[in-house]
Amino acid sequence: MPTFNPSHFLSYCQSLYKADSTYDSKQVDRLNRHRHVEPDSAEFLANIATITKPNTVLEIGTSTGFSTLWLAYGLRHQAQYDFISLDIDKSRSEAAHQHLQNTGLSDSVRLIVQDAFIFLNSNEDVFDLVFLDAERQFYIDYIRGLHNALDVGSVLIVDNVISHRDEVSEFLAEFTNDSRYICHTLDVGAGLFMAVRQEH
Ligand SMILES: C[S@@+](CC[C@H](N)C(=O)[O-])C[C@H]1O[C@@H](n2cnc3c(N)ncnc32)[C@H](O)[C@@H]1O
Repeated sequence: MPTFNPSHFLSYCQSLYKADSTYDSKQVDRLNRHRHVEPDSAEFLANIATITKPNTVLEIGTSTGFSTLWLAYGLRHQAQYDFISLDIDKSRSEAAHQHLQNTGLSDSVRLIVQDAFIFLNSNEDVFDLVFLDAERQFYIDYIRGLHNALDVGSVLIVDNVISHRDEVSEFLAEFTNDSRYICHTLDVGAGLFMAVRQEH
């Protein structure tokens, strides 16, 4: 397995994004696309991970691992952490594993193939950083599980909140109208929502 090398990582991610964007452009069915976060958002996630030094990280929606790679990149100087990335699709999770291996980051992440709803409803852990990037129509079902997975200082980031504002407005209101959180929408990539838990 290759060891991590920053310049190899950066060129690998560039090539992966390009190849998967070309693949996506040929898919008629949206669900067959890999739908990576925008490169700007990926870098932002890495920066948040580096700044906040989370001990526990949950990503919902691995796809083939573009955002996973960048979260792992942002975490790489930390001695200890637990990073779980979930996807319902086994073949995508396997592709993500390959990309993590190719960049020397496969030990940084636990890839789990599971429905996010099932995971969240049986989860008893608190995560310092949660990144949500799956099927927006189901986000509303995740609310209880997400509140339980967050505590004071935890950060929730959600992608596509400007590009698909109408699809996530009801879900986001559950956080913006909850006085335990301070929330912002950031004009980064397709729009990132950030909720920081301030009260138990
Ligand atoms: C937009 S893509 C994620 C892109 C990824 N974050 C990236 O930047 O590379 C959404 C992913 O969510 C996964 N997904 C959809 N519904 C899910 C569910 N109920 N539980 C877990 N994963 C799910 C899909 O299989 C898909 O790979």
